[in-house]
Amino acid sequence: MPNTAPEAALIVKTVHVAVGVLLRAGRVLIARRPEGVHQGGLLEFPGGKVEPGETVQQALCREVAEETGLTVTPEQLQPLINIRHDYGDKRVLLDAWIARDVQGEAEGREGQSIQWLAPEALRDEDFPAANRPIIRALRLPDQLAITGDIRDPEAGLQKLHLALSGAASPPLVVLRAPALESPPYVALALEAARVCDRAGAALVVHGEPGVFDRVPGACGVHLPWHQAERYTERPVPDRAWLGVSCHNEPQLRHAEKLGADYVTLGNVLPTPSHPGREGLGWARFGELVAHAAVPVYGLGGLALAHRPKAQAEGAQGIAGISFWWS
Ligand SMILES: Nc1nc2c([nH]c(=O)n2[C@@H]2O[C@H](COP(=O)(O)OP(=O)(O)OP(=O)(O)O)[C@@H](O)[C@H]2O)c(=O)[nH]1
Repeated sequence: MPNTAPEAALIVKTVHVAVGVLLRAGRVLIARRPEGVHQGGLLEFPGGKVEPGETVQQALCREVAEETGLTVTPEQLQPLINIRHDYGDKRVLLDAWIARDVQGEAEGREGQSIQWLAPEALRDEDFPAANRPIIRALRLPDQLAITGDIRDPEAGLQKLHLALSGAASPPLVVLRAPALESPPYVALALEAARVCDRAGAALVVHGEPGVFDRVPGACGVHLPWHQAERYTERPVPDRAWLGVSCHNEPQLRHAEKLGADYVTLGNVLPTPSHPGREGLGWARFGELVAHAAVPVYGLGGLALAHRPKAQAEGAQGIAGISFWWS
């Protein structure tokens, strides 16, 4: 007997969509959705609905072959990000996976135009709205380097210079110096941005959002949770990376609401910097990441060797101090 209860009409099924971020020589494969379909005319990553009985990886390999003629195997795929999005007329779960070093020539087998584009060339407004975090995930590195707590700016700058010339030199650096008042912090950050730039790295300032405007060389701002919780909307312009420190599920939801471009989540494992705090553990970390519509860096108790594990749990990568700052 059909369910005629009024609430039945309100249950909208979410469409599970397998999405492929296919990379070759640093470029990503992008197609244009045909006119007349959902979100038609916009750009997209190859992919499509997961059919009954298929795993998401199988669905993705099938869709990629149908749409582009490329062969991608489930073993090549690594989870990138899951995004739940309500378009009003349709709810989707974009289950995005990344494949690096894809071989072969791609062709638009369904008549769609396709091209390999540099991640920096992707503009949010050319894609369906749900794709924003995928584009962020594609541009962000897999390591986020956080400086130790800098108290003496002169010594801190020297240490930064040294750390950046080390083997584990990371591309994105968060300048953490909570003990400094605002004017000395800004002076330090102006100089640190130059040091990073010379080393081919980019600097994210740490603290309250207003610091970003005072450090023209910075590419973003990272909000500690006690700052993030004071805001109800994105406190910095779109051109800035916005990062938020999160420790649990409600904080993740808040960071998403702010339009964070990435979050750190932890501590994942026990860490000497927070004695007595147990850590989320990999299983809980993975659950939280699976429901986060924002790239997540695992933080706390992690070494460089944990990066593959964090990524296998769907994280963007790892963040931390000890792996690059000694
Ligand atoms: N393939 C793909 N779909 C996306 C992206 N972003 C996004 O919001 N979607 C949405 O995900 C849904 C999946 O769409 P699809 O039409 O490609 O799936 P499909 O090939 O199985 O479709 P069909 O069998 O109905 O023709 C659409 O509602 C689409 O708007 C994206 O980057 N790639």
